[in-house]
Amino acid sequence: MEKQPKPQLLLSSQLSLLNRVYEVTLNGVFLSWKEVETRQKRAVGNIYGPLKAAGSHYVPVCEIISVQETEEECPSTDLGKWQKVPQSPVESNQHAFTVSYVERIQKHRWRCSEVTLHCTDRTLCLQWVQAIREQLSLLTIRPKRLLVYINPYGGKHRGKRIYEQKVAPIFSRACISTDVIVTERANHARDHLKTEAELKKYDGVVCVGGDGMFSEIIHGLISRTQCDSGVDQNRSDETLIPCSLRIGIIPAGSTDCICYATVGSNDPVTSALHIVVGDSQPMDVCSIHHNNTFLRYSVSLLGYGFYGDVLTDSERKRWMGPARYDISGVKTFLSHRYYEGTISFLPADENVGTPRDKLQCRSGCNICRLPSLDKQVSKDEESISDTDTKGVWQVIRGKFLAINAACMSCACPRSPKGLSPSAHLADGTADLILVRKCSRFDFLRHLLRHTNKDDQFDHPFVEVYRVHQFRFTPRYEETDSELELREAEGSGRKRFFSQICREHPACNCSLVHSSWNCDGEILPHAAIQVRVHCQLIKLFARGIEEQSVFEEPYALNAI
Ligand SMILES: CCCCCCCCCCCCC/C=C/[C@@H](O)[C@H](COP(=O)(O)O)NC(=O)CCCCCCCCCCCCCCC
Ligand SMILES: Nc1ncnc2c1ncn2[C@@H]1O[C@H](COP(=O)(O)OP(=O)(O)O)[C@@H](O)[C@H]1O
Ligand SMILES: [Ca+2]
Repeated sequence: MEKQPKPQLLLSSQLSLLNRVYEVTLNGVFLSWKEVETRQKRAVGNIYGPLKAAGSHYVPVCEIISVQETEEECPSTDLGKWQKVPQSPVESNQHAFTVSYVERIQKHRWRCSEVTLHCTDRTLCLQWVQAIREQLSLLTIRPKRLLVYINPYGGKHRGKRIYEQKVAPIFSRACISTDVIVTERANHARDHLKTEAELKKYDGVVCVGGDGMFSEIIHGLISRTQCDSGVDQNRSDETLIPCSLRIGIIPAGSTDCICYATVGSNDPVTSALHIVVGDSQPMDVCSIHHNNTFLRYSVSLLGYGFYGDVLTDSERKRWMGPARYDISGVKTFLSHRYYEGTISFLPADENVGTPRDKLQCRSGCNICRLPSLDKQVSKDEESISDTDTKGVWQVIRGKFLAINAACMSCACPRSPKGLSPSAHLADGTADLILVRKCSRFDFLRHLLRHTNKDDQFDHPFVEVYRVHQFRFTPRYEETDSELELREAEGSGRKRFFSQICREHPACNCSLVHSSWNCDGEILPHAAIQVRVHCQLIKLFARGIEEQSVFEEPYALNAI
């Protein structure tokens, strides 16, 4: 193995911390401090936190949030209380600087930690502050100015409080300036982004809310980007232009699956810190069309049947907050409706992995980093030759309890591994999951597997495909030729029945249509065409970090 050159040493001094002397070093990669003592103690205690090796602490420069000269606390003479006083070079130990940095705690969560190092004189203290600030100024990927939208009614209505108490102090410590808009109605953020916002002023957009609020932000940003570039969103075969602004999500919604699946937790402080350090995670987006009309974009769940019905029912129970999904979930489960229709899809090449492999998308994922050759599908799908096995559309007809498309895992607190645990954030594909009509007991077994380690696809009534595009036509909208085909299969009487059911949706027979749940919004059409657009947007995230990053020190030989 080639030996990496050691990063250049920038500054090294003996400074004190909690009355002990430390050798403190700064190079272009790490800030480190190591106790200067003859008997070196092994670091004990919390295994998370700054990287520790035998009494040494290492903080990567890219995880330093800020550095500032510390105001020492001294007793005030007249009030007898402790007060903050400005630095004065009276006593050597009063010169100190504080470094705030990212500390990893359990379950992929990050915290803002601090270390205060005391110097013998002010010149040295300022030298340290300046040297660290210089290193931070080299991190040009960090945002300086953000546009923040808060949905005050998302989740448990705590968006505003979460932002003010947990997020704003972190942004101000990191010297990030913000323009904050508290939304006054649904689609306020979308419309503002689409037509009014002066996007050039910002390095990113932050949304405080749930998946529905995030959906508003991407609709605003993607539409604006296409409009500015003259791309017609109504054409399903258009190549869309990727958005340049990154999006941050501060979770304050009911499911928060986009945040959870890209960060590994739904914790506002963790998300704020990913924004501060300037992370960037590309993400696929599905476009949904009906004939030649653009309907919506989706990044998480696009679900017909079960999840569509859960959403439709839950909208009437919004006042319940996040619990509405569980109540509507049980109700929908008990109603056990199935829907008939035709799915056609364009499968992805297997070199992007399969939904049933165990290769999960993690930070720095190789599958997402190296785009596969078949990601850019032919514009004219009809021209795809039947002899080309990669480009052949497949058709499946049947009765389904659920048809789900997941552009990413859809991991969330309700289902920590998600609807499709091996789906990738940025590979240009979606996983299409078909749950055929089965007994209530079997469907329950399938649902339960979303909450444990068992494979939810390992059932004879579940099929899963990795796709670039798909189409769905509910049975009642099938063309005459499709119906004739079926009648020839021996179900002639049903055609008559389907027409009756259209007028009597309450009859609960299998021919009534469901709705699509598109990232928590109800779609007005059942017949849709879906296409995955590879890496159309970018998030302030890095994908879920491997557990080892949290539990073991980095390879310290790079230091
Ligand atoms: C028996 C327990 C079964 C638990 C099954 C849990 C599966 C959960 C998969 C969740 C995938 C979530 C995908 C994300 C969707 C979100 O974009 C979207 C919008 O989020 P927002 O409100 O934050 O804006 N959220 C949703 O559409 C919510 C979907 C939640 C579905 C919960 C279903 C609960 C089912 C319970 C069935 C219980 C049967 C019990 C029988 C005795
Ligand atoms: N000020 C507002 N008043 C009412 N609805 C809003 C407002 N701002 C956003 N919304 C809408 O609220 C819905 C739910 O928002 P979201 O933040 O996803 O919360 P939840 O996760 O609880 O569904 C979204 O459809 C969004 O468009
Ligand atoms: Ca994907």
